[in-house]
Amino acid sequence: MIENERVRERSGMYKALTIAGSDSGGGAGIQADLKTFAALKVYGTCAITAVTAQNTVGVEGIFELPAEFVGRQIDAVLKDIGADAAKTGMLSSVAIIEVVAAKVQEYGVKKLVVDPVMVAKSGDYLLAKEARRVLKEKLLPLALVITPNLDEAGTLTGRNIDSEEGMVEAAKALHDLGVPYVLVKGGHLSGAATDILYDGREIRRFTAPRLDNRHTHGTGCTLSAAITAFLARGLAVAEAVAAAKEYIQLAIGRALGVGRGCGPVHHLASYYSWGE
Ligand SMILES: Nc1ncnc2c1ncn2[C@@H]1O[C@H](COP(=O)(O)OP(=O)(O)O)[C@@H](O)[C@H]1O
Ligand SMILES: Cc1ncc(COP(=O)(O)OP(=O)(O)O)c(N)n1
Repeated sequence: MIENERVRERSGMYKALTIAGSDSGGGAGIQADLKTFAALKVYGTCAITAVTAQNTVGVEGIFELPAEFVGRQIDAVLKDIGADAAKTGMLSSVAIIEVVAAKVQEYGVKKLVVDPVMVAKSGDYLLAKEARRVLKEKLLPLALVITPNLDEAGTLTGRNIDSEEGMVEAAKALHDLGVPYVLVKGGHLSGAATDILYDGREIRRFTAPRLDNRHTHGTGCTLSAAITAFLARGLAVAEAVAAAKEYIQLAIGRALGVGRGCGPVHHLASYYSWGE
């Protein structure tokens, strides 16, 4: 990655870039990613793709940035600061996906986590329907890890996934597209919260007790940001997923109860309890 070794020698910091949308409610998107990077002691930078007017109840509006300007943000960050790892979240449109894919290739970003965000928990669309095919064809093959939830894995594979066996089948089908590591998240199944990682050889299960908590807004963004941070710190993929799973469990367990709807998790739970 660009000048990475030289930059680390100078600053001693691990760095991660998020390319995602802004959530005015602070629970998902860029805000979740930067809080997560900071909590995990990684210097975070960002390229904003779209600004949402959003809270814990839903998405009230989306203002998409020009694709060319998304590219300029990525240029500004990577030619100066660099990134040990990067992630994508809400990409919004075909044009933005194309710019992001081009920049990932131009700068040789190797540790790329793609969270194929399509629809918010509230049901609002965060990716144009016509962009799904482009995401699959142009960005997924550049990823080291992808982190679809059940619906996203279903859309990308044309299946209806409602069981762990279905998650395994989807993970294998997505690996066949050329993705080295596929993590299918099981947050929307009943029972334990089990995510499945497939690397082309073995299936690994990451399981945690399901927390009875409606405040799970931004869990997907937060998990993928934590994986990115641990990759930036040099962990191997399976270790990064295991560490990220512990992090999200704590963050959900200490969720803040902010707002009238589905509130954010506590990204800084390991540092302080709410109200202190
Ligand atoms: N109620 C819960 N208790 C414990 N873990 C959960 C819960 N809901 C989601 N998770 C975990 O949070 C992460 C995000 O999963 P998921 O909710 O499926 O993603 P998304 O937010 O993209 O829909 C996964 O590790 C999942 O297992
Ligand atoms: C700006 C923005 N990006 C992504 C999401 C979706 O986040 P996710 O972690 O999947 O959480 P939920 O929407 O499912 O709570 C978002 N809402 N906003």
